[in-house]
Amino acid sequence: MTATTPAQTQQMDVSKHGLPVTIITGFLGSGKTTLLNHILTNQEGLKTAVLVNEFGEVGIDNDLLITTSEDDTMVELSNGCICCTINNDLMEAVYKVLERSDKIDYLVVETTGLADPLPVALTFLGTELRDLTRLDSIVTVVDSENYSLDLFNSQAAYNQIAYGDIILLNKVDLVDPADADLLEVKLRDIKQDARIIRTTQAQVPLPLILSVGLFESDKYFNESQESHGHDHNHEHEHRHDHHNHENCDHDHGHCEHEHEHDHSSHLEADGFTSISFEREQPLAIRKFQYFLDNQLPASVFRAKGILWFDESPKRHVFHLSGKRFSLEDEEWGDRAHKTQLVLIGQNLDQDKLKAQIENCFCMETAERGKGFSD
Ligand SMILES: Nc1nc2c(ncn2[C@@H]2O[C@H](COP(=O)(O)OP(=O)(O)OP(=O)(O)O)[C@@H](O)[C@H]2O)c(=O)[nH]1
Repeated sequence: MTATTPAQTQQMDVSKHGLPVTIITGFLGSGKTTLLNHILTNQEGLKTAVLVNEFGEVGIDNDLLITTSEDDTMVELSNGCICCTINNDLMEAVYKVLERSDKIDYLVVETTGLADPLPVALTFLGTELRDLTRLDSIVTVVDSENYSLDLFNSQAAYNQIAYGDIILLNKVDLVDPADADLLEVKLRDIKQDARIIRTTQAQVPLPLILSVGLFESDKYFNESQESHGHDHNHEHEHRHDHHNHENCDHDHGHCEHEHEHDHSSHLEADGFTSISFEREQPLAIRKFQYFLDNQLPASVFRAKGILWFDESPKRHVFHLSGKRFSLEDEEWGDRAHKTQLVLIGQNLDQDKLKAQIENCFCMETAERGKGFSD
């Protein structure tokens, strides 16, 4: 940047203090959006900007986030592939936040459940953002019921723990305290000095996780240089400043263009793919139920959706994490009726799953919205 614009003057004001940043990471369905909603509803006067990166083509988190006061919250979404694009997309999104005419007090970044937090942290540490922001901490949300590194077999899942300054052992309502104790021991094996806090619905007193100054950038940088070969060249290697997304194959949430860095820690190597649907068409409830009960393979680890059932007048928010699913209903209000669904899993038979879900859609009938009873 050569010339100084009014926006940059504003940006420099922020830079004096460095905008505090918390990164929320954690595996698929662990409770990151739940935590974000908790932060947004309890932030008490702080102007918090939120950046969300999603895996899958259909962005659903946007609809799942509570925005309490329009003026106080800024939510930016990006669903580029995380391994190569986050750096650039994220940087641009952070600059947008910094350039806002009204001052933002805090920035929270939610990574996708499949992201290795390292490149996200390095975006703040290894670029010019280093002078404009202050990485406060990395908060890792863990699903106590579903957590299993063996099951995930994912380097990203491991790194989420390894780089977590604070680990929220979430969903403790679903496990015995003794199992939570065992899990805590396993987590300490990976990250000895993490601050581990047990939560239900990510309800944690905010002073325990925000503005805690737990992030030690020197230690982090040294560790990352040694164990990942991501050294000072990282910024250079990951910059795709004029990256053209039209050339990307986002089918699997992943860019196909060439770049040099090591992919072994990223999602493609972990075999995760996603399937997304967005339709202005309803689902037939019984067909969808049949799909859930009889067809959905265990390899689908996570699903979420806003579902429109032909038989129901309500808008249904659907979540599946591991084997557990929930369906909550709410009013459509003035929102257009549509069905959005994302399934994420390892080594999915995409064609088969797509056909099975396809089969659940129906035409709107005269029975529309009459309820589920016969
Ligand atoms: N029983 C129980 N359910 C929870 C708890 N925290 C979150 N959930 C539910 O778990 C599901 C996933 O929560 P999210 O907050 O969307 O998880 P996430 O980490 O943002 O998910 P991704 O962005 O897809 O990775 C939702 O149905 C939540 O309501 C908890 O402490 N206990």
